[in-house]
Amino acid sequence: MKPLAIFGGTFDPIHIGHLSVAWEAAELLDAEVRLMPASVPPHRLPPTASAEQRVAMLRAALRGQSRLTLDTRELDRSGPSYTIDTLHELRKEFGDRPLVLLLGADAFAGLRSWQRWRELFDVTHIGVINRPGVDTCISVELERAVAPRRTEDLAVIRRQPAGRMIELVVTPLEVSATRIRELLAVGRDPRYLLPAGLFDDPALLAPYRESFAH
Ligand SMILES: Nc1ncnc2c1ncn2[C@@H]1O[C@H](COP(=O)(O)OP(=O)(O)OP(=O)(O)O)[C@@H](O)[C@H]1O
Ligand SMILES: O=C(O)c1ccc[n+]([C@@H]2O[C@H](COP(=O)([O-])O)[C@@H](O)[C@H]2O)c1
Repeated sequence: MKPLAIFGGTFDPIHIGHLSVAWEAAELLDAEVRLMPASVPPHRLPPTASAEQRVAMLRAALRGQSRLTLDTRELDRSGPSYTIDTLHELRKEFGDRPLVLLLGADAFAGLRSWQRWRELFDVTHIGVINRPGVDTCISVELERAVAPRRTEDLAVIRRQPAGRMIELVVTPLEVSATRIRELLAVGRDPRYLLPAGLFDDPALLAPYRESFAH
């Protein structure tokens, strides 16, 4: 069955790294990929842009194609956006359809600090995407926990609803939202690190430029 892949993030702001890896993951898995902005991302400082501003940027970025879609369900919940709660909700909605949680290798490396992380495999597969320029070392404990779940076979992901881990090898792009925020904050214009749609309306990038203006 065609999997549904979920790519959660803060998206503060969405950048070409997110879009490119999500697109390649969609092709590799032959899946619909939903970008899912966290309302209150766990384990990090509050984002610079509000949830509404981040969603407006996502909408502008995704315009003109249909393979990558937007899912705003985490914005309807209060409190931290724990992924396990979201996945349980999706599992109820999608029955036995394979679900794949897409994580950059840096996010995967931190998995053991997530809320009820072991339970994730009850409801989803995990697709780990390579990412250059960040710490992607995984602990012995995490490797031990995921080793029996590893597969390189995409057919296994399509056959089972959940429970496996697959590494998805995509074109490496050393782009981060942190770097983009830094550039915008000092008045630079990182035009080709951001999707073109973000430049259509000057209000979209205003939250990051404000520190420059004051
Ligand atoms: N260039 C990239 N290549 C692969 N994965 C990425 C890339 N950028 C972000 N990701 C992944 O996208 C997901 C959401 O990331 P997030 O929105 O925090 O972006 P970020 O660029 O890491 O932001 P920040 O610099 O603010 O931490 C995470 O799983 C992260 O690992
Ligand atoms: O559920 C958790 O405990 C948890 C802890 C850290 C991160 N996450 C999710 O991981 C995704 C990427 O997070 P981030 O901080 O790299 O943007 C995003 O969807 C977060 O909600 C989830």
